[in-house]
Amino acid sequence: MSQESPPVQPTEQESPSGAAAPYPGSGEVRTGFLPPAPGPEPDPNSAVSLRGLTKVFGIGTAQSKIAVNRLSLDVPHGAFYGLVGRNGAGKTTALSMLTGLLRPTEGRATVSGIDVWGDPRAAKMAMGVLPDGMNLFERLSGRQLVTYAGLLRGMDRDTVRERTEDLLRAMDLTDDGGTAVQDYSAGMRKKIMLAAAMVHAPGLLVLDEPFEAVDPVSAANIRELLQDYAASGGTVIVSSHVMDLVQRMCDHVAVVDNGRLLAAGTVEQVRGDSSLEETFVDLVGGRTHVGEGLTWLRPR
Ligand SMILES: Nc1ncnc2c1ncn2[C@@H]1O[C@H](COP(=O)(O)OP(=O)(O)OP(=O)(O)O)[C@@H](O)[C@H]1O
Repeated sequence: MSQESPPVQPTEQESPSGAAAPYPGSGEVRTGFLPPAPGPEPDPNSAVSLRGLTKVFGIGTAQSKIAVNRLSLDVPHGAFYGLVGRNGAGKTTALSMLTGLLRPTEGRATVSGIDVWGDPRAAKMAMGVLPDGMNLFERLSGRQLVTYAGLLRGMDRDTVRERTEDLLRAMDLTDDGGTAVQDYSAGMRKKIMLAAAMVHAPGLLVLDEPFEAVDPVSAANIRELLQDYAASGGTVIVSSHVMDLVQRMCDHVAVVDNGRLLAAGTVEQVRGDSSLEETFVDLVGGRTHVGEGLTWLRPR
């Protein structure tokens, strides 16, 4: 926990367990499935353990924003975990704190018992990360980029060469392996970053919107690859807006809104008898029948 950060003030949304939170103005209590409140310390037996993870942007300014608010969550080893939430819910911010890219205002994150901010080097060796909108080394070719990622992790050249070709094939990028990354399409960039995240065979993959802009054939290949990885004991965390995809692909899901955890558990626990999409809309609310208001948009 950082020394200089001020405590985050509880708001009227806060409930002691975080389980059922009255929403300001609605007078309504929304309940989602939440596991029993975890202990104060991160769980060393979980693949990922978050305790009170909080990020406040612009502390002390008029624009101060609590992007992630006391997020506590345990991700078991071998889980394929979906993190879902509306635009601006705090997914990228939470994942950035978990992966050592953004320092938390408060709280802790551990990966297989390693404190991400206490021992960032060891934690980063244990995971592969697909960040959202990260700059790439644009002048490297796709093949060079994956090779660089492997060498950076201290792998020997022969293994890196072999795995790079395997990954290029899996991502359907073999023919474009020699092309500079700056000339890749959005989907190709996503795939080459995914390959770079996987080359050192980490025990945990943290992937922010991995399927965004990826074509359906490549997406199916990547999905299969990730499912095999999870079946063999690897842990995957993916953020996504696509509920149908999360329902089909993931075995666990966490729903966040306004930086808070609304529900978490197995997909079956969270969705109950409804689809995940229905559960999600029910939990986060906010459906606006906006079409009714935009009368000027209707063609005559
Ligand atoms: N660097 C920043 N400075 C100030 N506010 C920020 C910053 N980064 C994010 N935010 C704010 O924090 C909140 C959470 O943003 P975040 O990017 O984590 O959401 P998200 O769930 O990943 O959204 P999306 O699904 O649209 O990618 C938003 O209100 C956003 O405007």
